[in-house]
This record gives sequence, structure tokens and C-alpha cells, in this order.
Amino acid sequence: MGAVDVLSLYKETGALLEGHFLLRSGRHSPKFLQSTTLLQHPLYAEAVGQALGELFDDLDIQFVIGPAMGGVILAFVTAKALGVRALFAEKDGQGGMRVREGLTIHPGERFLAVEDVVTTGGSVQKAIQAAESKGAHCVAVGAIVDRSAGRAEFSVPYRSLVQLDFPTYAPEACPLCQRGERLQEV
Ligand SMILES: O=P(O)(O)OC[C@H]1O[C@H](OP(=O)(O)OP(=O)(O)O)[C@H](O)[C@@H]1O
Ligand SMILES: O=C(O)c1cc(=O)[nH]c(=O)[nH]1
Ligand SMILES: [Mg+2]
Repeated sequence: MGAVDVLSLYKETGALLEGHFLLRSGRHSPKFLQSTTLLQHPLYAEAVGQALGELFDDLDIQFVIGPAMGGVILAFVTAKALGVRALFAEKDGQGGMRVREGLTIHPGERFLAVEDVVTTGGSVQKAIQAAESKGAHCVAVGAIVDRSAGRAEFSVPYRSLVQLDFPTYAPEACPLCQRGERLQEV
């Protein structure tokens, strides 16, 4: 699945939003990729998971984990493609993430962390920390879309299906704010 296909899937499913959006990091952007809208289609979700899995089929891993909500379906479809377990981390209400109760991690297990959209990489990093705090080791990070413009850095190999050059702005330097456009929290 090449770059054009991923962007087309977001567009075709109405998942590429245009306006003035507040991002998880606090930054603002005129573009928002609403992965939930894309991943509600099982066949598209499966195709994305297959493509992401193919980027990592040389890894010896025991599970895939993603940060909820965006990373739940993605971890599942990627894990299915790789034939391993699918886990997710949930927001802990204190700015961090924890591995969802009932999901098993054995100390020493190796895992792939996946994310739907990486802007700063902060969310997937928190999911990684949650799994590593239980004794597992992250060996790679994968994303459907990297829109970090090189800002997201990980200490393990990082690959995405597509890199998109969508601007983001600090609130105080946001031209959309300066034009008085209403900020949307999606
Ligand atoms: O790289 P970052 O700067 O962390 O931003 C990207 C994150 O923002 C979104 O999650 P969000 O928590 O907003 O929503 P979700 O619950 O739908 O995943 C998206 O799914 C990524 O997890
Ligand atoms: O940075 C974010 O919060 C973000 C950007 C984006 O395009 N899509 C999304 O779900 N979150
Ligand atoms: Mg998310």
C-alpha cells in the first residue's frame, strides 16, 4: 500500500477533515486525520493492518500494542497480520497511559508499538512506557501516518505507511487563530 493509497483511503471515507483543529499536543492545525472514520470499515482496517505488518514482518515479537482509542483497532489488525497478540494502552486520567486490565504481558516479551497518526509521538511513547513498565521491550514503532515533519524520534526503528506534510502551529503563532477561525476539538 503506497503513499497515495493511504491518503486516498482517508479522503474516500471522509476521514480527512479541514478546518481549525486542536491537536493532542496542544498544537493547532488546518488538517485532521480522523482515523476512527477510516478504521470503522473492517476491510480498510484489515488492509492497513496488513500493510503495516508487512513493514515489520522480520521482527521477532510476541505482541503489538497501541494507545487507545486510535491504536486499538490498529493494534488488532496489525497483530492479526503478524500472527501475534493485540494489546492496547488506555489513558490513565493523569496524563499517562496504562496497559488495559486483563491484557497479559510476560517480562522479557518483545513488542511492536503502533499508532494511527504520529504528530509529536507523545501518545505512542506513553503506550510504550506502559508496556515497558511491565517488563516488555519495544523493538519498533509503526504508524499509518507520520505527520511529525521529523520531530518524532524513537530509540528503535520507526516506519510509517505515509508521511504527510500537514502544518501544525503553536497556539500563539497560529494564523487560523489570528483570522478568528473557530477552534474545533475533535
Ligand atoms: O503524536 P501525538 O502528538 O501524541 O498526537 C497523535 C495522537 O493524537 C490522537 O489521539 P487522541 O488521544 O487525540 O485521540 P484517540 O483517543 O482517538 O486516539 C492520535 O490517535 C494519536 O494517538
Ligand atoms: O495530533 C493529533 O492529535 C492528531 C492529528 C491528526 O491528524 N489526527 C489525530 O487523530 N490526531
Ligand atoms: Mg490516539
